[in-house]
Amino acid sequence: MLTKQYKSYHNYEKAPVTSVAGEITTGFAAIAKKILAACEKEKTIVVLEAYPGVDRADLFALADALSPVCLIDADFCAFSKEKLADTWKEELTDDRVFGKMTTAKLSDYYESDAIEAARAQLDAVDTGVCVVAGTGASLIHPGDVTAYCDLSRWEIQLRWRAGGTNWRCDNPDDPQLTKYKRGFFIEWRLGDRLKQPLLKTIDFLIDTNKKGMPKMMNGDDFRAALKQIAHQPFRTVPYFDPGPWGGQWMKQICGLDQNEKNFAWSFDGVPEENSLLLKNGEDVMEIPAMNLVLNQPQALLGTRVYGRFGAEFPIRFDFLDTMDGGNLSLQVHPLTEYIQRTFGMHYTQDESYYLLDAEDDACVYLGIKTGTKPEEMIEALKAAQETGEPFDAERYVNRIPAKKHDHFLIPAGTVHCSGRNAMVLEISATPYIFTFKLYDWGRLGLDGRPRPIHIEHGEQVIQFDRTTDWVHENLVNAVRVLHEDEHLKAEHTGLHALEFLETTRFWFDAPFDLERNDSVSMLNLIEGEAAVVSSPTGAFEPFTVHYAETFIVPAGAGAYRIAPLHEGEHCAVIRAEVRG
Ligand SMILES: O=P(O)(O)OC[C@H]1O[C@](O)(CO)[C@@H](O)[C@@H]1O
Repeated sequence: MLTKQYKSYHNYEKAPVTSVAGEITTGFAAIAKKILAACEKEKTIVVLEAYPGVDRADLFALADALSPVCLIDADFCAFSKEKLADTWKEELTDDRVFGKMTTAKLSDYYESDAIEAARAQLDAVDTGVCVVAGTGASLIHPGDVTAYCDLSRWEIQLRWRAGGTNWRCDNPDDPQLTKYKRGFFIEWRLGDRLKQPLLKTIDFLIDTNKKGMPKMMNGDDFRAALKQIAHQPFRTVPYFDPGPWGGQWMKQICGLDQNEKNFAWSFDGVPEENSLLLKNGEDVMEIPAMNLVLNQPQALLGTRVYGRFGAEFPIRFDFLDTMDGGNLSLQVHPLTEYIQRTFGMHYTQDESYYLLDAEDDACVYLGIKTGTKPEEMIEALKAAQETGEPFDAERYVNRIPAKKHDHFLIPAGTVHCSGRNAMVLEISATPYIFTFKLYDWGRLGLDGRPRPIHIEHGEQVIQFDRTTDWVHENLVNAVRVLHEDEHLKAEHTGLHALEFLETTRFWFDAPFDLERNDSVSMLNLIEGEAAVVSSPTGAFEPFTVHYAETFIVPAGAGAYRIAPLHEGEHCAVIRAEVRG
């Protein structure tokens, strides 16, 4: 059977880079040489701090390249694997997906006598280079020279899939969900909390995303690069992943591996998970985009948004591709109170679906059908779960036809899912794993197991008063025209008043200017081949975006102008900001 061809410009950039001034050094030997050149004292302590998940072979190859007179493995000062597993029981829970967000810091999990012993070992050395390496190295000593060995979250996930383990854990065969839970609720939080102050002072930042091929930039250049990015438009590096309901659209439009059966998700605009590529000449290094959030929160987010969320990026753009695929699970997200009380999250997973493309039969399931009896629907869901018999979704949930450029708003508590044959640009609050699946259409996950269903959570948050008329009036194309002239139409498309994001769609065939609202802007070119984002005051270099690419304009970039790349081309962008 021939796969349908979708209209494509073949210009989606899968590996967007940002040019920066800092020199990039590649390979263990060259990196060691640079670090050693910074060791000015007769006795120098080099700290190689490592994000949880950095490959230990890489880390110690680097430590060895420094020919240390004394080498301390920081991981040995941490709690034993057994003690950690026991200590984290409450955060890890027995659930397949959900843990509880830790409020701890990494130093809570180190043995003070082991740290004292390590310090005594360092004190005993009179001359030469001593290296303290590993996660928590900077807890043992602040370092005369400090390098931070970093790793992106996507690479960590790929390593887990290939049999890698969590930090201080022997779990190569654990399901990916189990590894992810420990990463998401504990390791990444501890890692980021330790990293944030270090980013201000480290002498070097080392990218360890490619095993055996570390790359390094010196600390001042690295901080200058982050500052630069916080004042200009940029893109994060998207990643794409297959799924049980995945489709064929991204494969063509984003130029992905044609041999993959499907692609379901793409995170293109989730700084918490995506990376940045820094380029200097021919050299490129990868860093977690979270570094930018941690180091430049105010310039990136704006004072108002930073004041409200802290160093967290609250907006998420991602793709859900069901073109020639299947329905997403019928699902609901927790209300704010529920996510705070149950999972320790600050704010909840409010969502919206913007239809980038759709087949004639596309639909979105949204809200409860008027007249539904809550107990009856929950009983039917539970029965489907227990017996494997189908759940009659259309009896209880509104099935609403969906077409290109429709925008469906999904405040938490609203039962929903995209049906098949839709290409969704999800414009949502950042939390992304708090999905209570109610029904998964009787199919299995890619691992051959049924995916986790959480009716017992779902039934506590479903808003049964979001019925048919209310949904149509409030959640489907709630579009308000803000401005219209010959070359520009600006429309407010959402989100619902219960959600903290504001979305505006701009149709244009000539340049137009956007004022700022002290909020970071996240945008996507939803129509047209390409557009150019520029600064009316020349504050940054013009930046070209292509069809379907998500891009970020930091608050620090100031006012910006968007123009079609090809004069007169009919284009559109959708912009999300935090409501003022
Ligand atoms: O649970 P499914 O069927 O995979 O649905 C798609 C997923 O994508 C999200 O919209 C974003 O990650 C979640 O809400 C949801 O889990």
